[in-house]
Amino acid sequence: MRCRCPALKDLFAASCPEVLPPASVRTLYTAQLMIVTIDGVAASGKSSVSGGVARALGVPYVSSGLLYRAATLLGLEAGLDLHDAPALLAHLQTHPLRLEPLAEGNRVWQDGRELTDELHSTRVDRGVSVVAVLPEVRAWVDAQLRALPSPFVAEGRDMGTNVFPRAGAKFYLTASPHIRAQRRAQERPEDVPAIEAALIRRDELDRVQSAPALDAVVIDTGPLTLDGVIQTILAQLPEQVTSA
Ligand SMILES: Nc1ncnc2c1ncn2[C@@H]1O[C@H](COP(=O)(O)OP(=O)(O)OP(=O)(O)O)[C@@H](O)[C@H]1O
Ligand SMILES: Nc1ccn([C@H]2C[C@H](O)[C@@H](COP(=O)(O)O)O2)c(=O)n1
Repeated sequence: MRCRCPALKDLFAASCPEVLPPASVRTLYTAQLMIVTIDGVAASGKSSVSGGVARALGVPYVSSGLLYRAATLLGLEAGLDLHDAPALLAHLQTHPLRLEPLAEGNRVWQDGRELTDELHSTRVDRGVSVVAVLPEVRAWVDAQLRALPSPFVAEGRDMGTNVFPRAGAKFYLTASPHIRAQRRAQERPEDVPAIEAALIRRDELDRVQSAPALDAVVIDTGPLTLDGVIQTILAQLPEQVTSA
């Protein structure tokens, strides 16, 4: 197909000037342009910030980590070896999970049972990094995320790099392990040193899939309030996202 529309020509500058991609690929590209990705290290504020940005935009946010956590919980409950990808996948096929992406908080369901409140327990925290490195489980999560209708804000580790590489805006949140542990200690029974040690361990385990996209804006949330981070992101969103 010849490229006649200047706006589309700009949009596909990488694959134009002569030929536009087929319609189905074009639809996928434009759908991704209405997605904002917010990645970052553990407890850097991804879900709180994504929720705030999503509410300001009037769209849902999608917490990809919850799907890894739910897969882990089901594996633990079934007594499976968390390294055993075929067994985990088979279990997920027979016990399908549903992510409900709402601006006020994501929920995860397995049939009629809500799993959400059980997904941030210490045992799931300990097991999830094992499950999240399994390529088969990653492919399963990615397929669920890519099936969701945009616009939305997607948070996780590889939203901007792997799952939605053509997202309209990408951000990556960081903060020192100590600051993240102090924040987490407000909501967990463990003390700051124990949480900090666990966060450092998880940073290391998640390191490979948690690199920022080359075109992501990296924000050190250490000196910022939650609202400060949200406003920093909102101020940098391009028009195609804010008018979606
Ligand atoms: N800029 C900030 N200032 C103060 N507290 C914050 C800030 N950002 C996040 N928090 C608090 O830090 C804690 C962790 O935030 P949140 O759960 O959103 O992080 P996360 O990156 O989604 O975590 P996880 O990786 O475990 O899913 C929460 O208590 C949240 O309210
Ligand atoms: N896109 C993602 C999202 C999450 N993970 C991993 C990283 C953690 O080990 C785990 C839970 O994530 P959290 O709830 O802490 O954000 O899932 C990932 O690898 N890729």
